[in-house]
Amino acid sequence: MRIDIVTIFPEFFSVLDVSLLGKARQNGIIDLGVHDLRDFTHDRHRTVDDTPYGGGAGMVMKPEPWGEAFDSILGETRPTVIFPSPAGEVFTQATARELAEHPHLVFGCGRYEGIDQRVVDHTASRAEVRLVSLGDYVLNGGEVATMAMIEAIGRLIPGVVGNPESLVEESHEDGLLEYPSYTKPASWRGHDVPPVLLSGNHGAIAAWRREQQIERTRRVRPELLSPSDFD
Ligand SMILES: Nc1cc(-c2ccc3cc[nH]c3c2)n[nH]1
Repeated sequence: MRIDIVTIFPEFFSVLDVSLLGKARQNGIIDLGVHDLRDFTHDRHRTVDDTPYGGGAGMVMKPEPWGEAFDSILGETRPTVIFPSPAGEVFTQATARELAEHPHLVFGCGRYEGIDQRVVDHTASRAEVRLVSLGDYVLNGGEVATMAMIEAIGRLIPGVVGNPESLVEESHEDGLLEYPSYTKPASWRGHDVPPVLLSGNHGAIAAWRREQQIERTRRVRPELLSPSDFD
């Protein structure tokens, strides 16, 4: 997979040089390009924003630098361009699974009050454009959302996570929250590991874990439950 990021804070993504995603890049599983939007300006101050038409507080990101940045990235392919936005579809594990199948993702990180709408409209003529929200809260820009999405998507790409089995029993992977986990010691400060987990009875352990998932989901995120969860 190829991932490109356009941002005015390229240094924000230096963390992608380390950890699992850093290794995936070294192994050639993920090819990453981080682009400074200011490199596509031509004035002395490398200006990327201006006052909003119609008035109002704050500044809006100018369309010209974005157009030139995408000119240099989009090329002949038709990638998926993702603009993090509070007005977008909510990013879920299903979104991550879907986007992990796309060969080329481009993230456009807005700042200020956002990006001139014409950038979204024009880009839609040469790419699949998705506005994606990380959740119902307001960030100062798209970088944090982009980092979260890249991590959620990247870990689903074959070869990135060492043991693919560890991807299966996680919160949201099967639509439910994950069961509680325990490791040694069997007793710690008066708290004992549930005996079923020490029983060696794999059928009983699987049943207990499923019940824990359902109980935890019912308590914390009841809207995630469906009738089939009780089959
Ligand atoms: N889920 C979510 C996304 C955002 C977001 C995304 C881009 C920009 C650009 C300026 N402010 C922004 C906020 N806030 N919350």
